[in-house]
Amino acid sequence: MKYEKLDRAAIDENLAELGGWVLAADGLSISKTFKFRNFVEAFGFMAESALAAEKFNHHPEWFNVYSRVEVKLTTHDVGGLTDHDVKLAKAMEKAAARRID
Ligand SMILES: C[C@H](O)[C@H](O)[C@H]1CNC2=NC(N)=NC(=O)C2=N1
Repeated sequence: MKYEKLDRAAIDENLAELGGWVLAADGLSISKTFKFRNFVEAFGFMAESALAAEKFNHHPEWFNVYSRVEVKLTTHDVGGLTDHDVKLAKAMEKAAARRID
């Protein structure tokens, strides 16, 4: 699998399209906190995201308590952001159709 680092313009473009994702101060990762109605919906989101992640061979760093899931995406292999992060972020947006915020 080939990873190509996104430049700053490409990152900004993708963030604008995605909505709600924040670029880290070091520019190496993007994050978003998803909120759901309850744990079952949060876990449903995680289950669907996990399947997408496995399919893309690209895995999130995430933290869950009850109805909240904090997600951080980066491509460790290149030390920065790539199309893979954007692809997984898009899949997560689809999986999060039931979020509250
Ligand atoms: C060898 C393996 O394909 C790599 O380590 C993959 C696996 N999943 C990954 N997931 C994420 N988020 N970033 C990576 O750089 C990454 N690399």
